[in-house]
Amino acid sequence: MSETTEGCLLYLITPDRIDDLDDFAIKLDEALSAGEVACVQLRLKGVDDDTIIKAAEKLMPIAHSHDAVFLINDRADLAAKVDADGVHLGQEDGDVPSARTLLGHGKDIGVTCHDSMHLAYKAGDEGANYVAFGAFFPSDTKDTEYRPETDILSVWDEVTELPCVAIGGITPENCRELADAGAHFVAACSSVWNHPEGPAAAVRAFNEALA
Ligand SMILES: Cc1ncc(COP(=O)(O)OP(=O)(O)O)c(N)n1
Ligand SMILES: Cc1nc(C(=O)O)sc1CCOP(=O)(O)O
Ligand SMILES: [Mg+2]
Repeated sequence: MSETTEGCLLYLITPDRIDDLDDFAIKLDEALSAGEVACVQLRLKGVDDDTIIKAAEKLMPIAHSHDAVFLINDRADLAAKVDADGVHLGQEDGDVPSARTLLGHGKDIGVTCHDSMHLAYKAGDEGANYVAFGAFFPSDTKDTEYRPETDILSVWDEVTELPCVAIGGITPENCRELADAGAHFVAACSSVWNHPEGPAAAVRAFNEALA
């Protein structure tokens, strides 16, 4: 996820359950057609590996057709299996060196760092391509334990060039403060897929807010 612009970019996270893959694929294509999206993370929960693989095979070409990076959440082995652009690892999802061995050096590995500079330094030292701080706001997608201060983004931006992602309850209305603080990407799930005017409208709204 190399940065090609100075601005903060939108990072989409899929719903953790997709009941109609064909219908969601259409929604994803519409969302990606509506504006600039740097990354799509496939974040299915409580499903078997074949379901994740099938979803990746359907959705990854759509992300690539819009020049968005396609990452798999949690599972470096499945990211390697489907030749995704990388993986996002939480603190319980395995270590960066093991994921790097599976994926190789051309792939992106992101790491959840909550509110911890220590975890972020550790992830960077181990070769992560980005770190994620959150949750900055209450999330409709998952219960969150940590609530970092916005200035962790500024401190991180001052001490390193490694990109950082902000996540957690992020909307077009609250994302600007995170971008101004130093977030390279803002990750969003429910504010996109549950937007009252649809995901494409959400992407437009994020792009306007981040311009
Ligand atoms: C960009 C980004 N940041 C954080 C997370 C959360 O990862 P994790 O802590 O492993 O929690 P789950 O997503 O697995 O519930 C993420 N997925 N993406
Ligand atoms: C997947 C995830 N991780 C978080 C963290 O704090 O690490 S918050 C979160 C949920 C993101 O979805 P929404 O944009 O709907 O809040
Ligand atoms: Mg995880």
